[in-house]
Amino acid sequence: MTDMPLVRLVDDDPDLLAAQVQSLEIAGFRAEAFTEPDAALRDLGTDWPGIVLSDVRMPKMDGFQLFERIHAIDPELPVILLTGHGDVPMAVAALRQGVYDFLTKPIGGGSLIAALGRAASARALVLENRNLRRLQHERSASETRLIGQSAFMMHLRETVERLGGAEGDVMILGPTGSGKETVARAIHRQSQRLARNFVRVSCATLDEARFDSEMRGSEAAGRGQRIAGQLERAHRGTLYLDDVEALSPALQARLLELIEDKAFVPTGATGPRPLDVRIIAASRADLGQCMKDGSFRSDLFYRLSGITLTLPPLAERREDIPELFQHFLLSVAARMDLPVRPITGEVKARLSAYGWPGNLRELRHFAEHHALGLSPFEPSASGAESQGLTDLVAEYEAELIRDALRLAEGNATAAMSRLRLARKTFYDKLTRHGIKPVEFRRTRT
Ligand SMILES: Nc1ncnc2c1ncn2[C@@H]1O[C@H](COP(=O)(O)OP(=O)(O)OP(=O)(O)O)[C@@H](O)[C@H]1O
Repeated sequence: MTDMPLVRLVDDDPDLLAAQVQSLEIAGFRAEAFTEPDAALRDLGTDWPGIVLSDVRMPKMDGFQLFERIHAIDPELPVILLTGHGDVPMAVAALRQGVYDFLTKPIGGGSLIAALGRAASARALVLENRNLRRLQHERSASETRLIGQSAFMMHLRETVERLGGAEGDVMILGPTGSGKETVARAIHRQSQRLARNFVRVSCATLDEARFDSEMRGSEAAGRGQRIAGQLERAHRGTLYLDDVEALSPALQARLLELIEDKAFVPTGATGPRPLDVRIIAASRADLGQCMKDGSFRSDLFYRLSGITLTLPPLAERREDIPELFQHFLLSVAARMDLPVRPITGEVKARLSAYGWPGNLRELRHFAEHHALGLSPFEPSASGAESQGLTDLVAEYEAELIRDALRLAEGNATAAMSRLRLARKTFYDKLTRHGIKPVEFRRTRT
């Protein structure tokens, strides 16, 4: 691999080509020369890392035709055209069609190099973004895979598929760590909305004073710009309301009002527009009981629960435990580049005997411990390996803190109460691991 930018040169004049190759190589480019435009198209593709510099006037295929062929392969591959005649209308038309730049001969070396440098940076950025999008897509696809062969999981997968094809709000009930968010993401991914945002709002961290601006958006002071609210971000996508049971009575009333009124939001220049948001709400509490004791409004419950899914505790579908454990083990080994440890008899016994009150999240943490060699059932977690143990523990601790901050969307108080840590201990650990809560502020989708 080299970091030198790649330029493919196309010109029917071999002498000129040879001179250009030489001057580009001196300027730090890798240059490939072609006298035949057809040959220059060979192996161009959406992941080709270079840019093309072509003469306009050539006998078999002119520079515009070559550009059109390249544009059909990858519209974001920069093509710069060179012509001997200063033809302004032609240049303008070419730029409108998507030619990256248009230079007139004779061109000074400095301006040519500058134009090629800009095009090469643009190409590198496009490829980097595509790569990031692909990685993100792969990651979210593996994170939303629903593992398990129990009768419950088979039925759940079918239901999720059906709900993906339908519209309508969904309520997911289940104990902590039972997979509510994973199921909500799976429904989103199976639906027509998958290309749009999945916006997660943690109701436990909603602040009464900021509820309206957070949900509906606000004007940025003095600049005439709007900051989009969560509802707008979820437009044509899915709004996931986590921990709805944690809403105060006042916020329950405000949320109901907001949902009833979600038909319109202001959008600056274009005026009000209809909002199209699918809501999936989740609760760890028994909302039936909460309605009875008056802590949850029944009108809000019925508004949110067009369809209700109830996820059982892991202990009620134990047959899924071995497969889930293996899935978590392989994922953490791949993510942290660790060898996959064998599953010992002790570990198997633990898997089948323990009650898993923290459900899938606790099982995942146990698998992560095991992958790092920290499981109490791991005979070799001492002695020769003890040198690396401190680092491994620190790494694992940092991972748990990041996890808690992600769930609390950067709210440090909520994260520390999730981890049951005192404020000072929590902040000491943040400093030690270089973790900044602000980086977890809004869940990426
Ligand atoms: N069916 C499944 N297959 C594979 N992994 C799963 C499945 N369900 C949940 N998980 C994993 O288990 C962990 C906990 O799941 P999730 O966060 O969806 O639970 P939750 O019910 O929303 O938790 P909480 O109530 O604490 O918000 C996550 O790491 C998730 O990726």
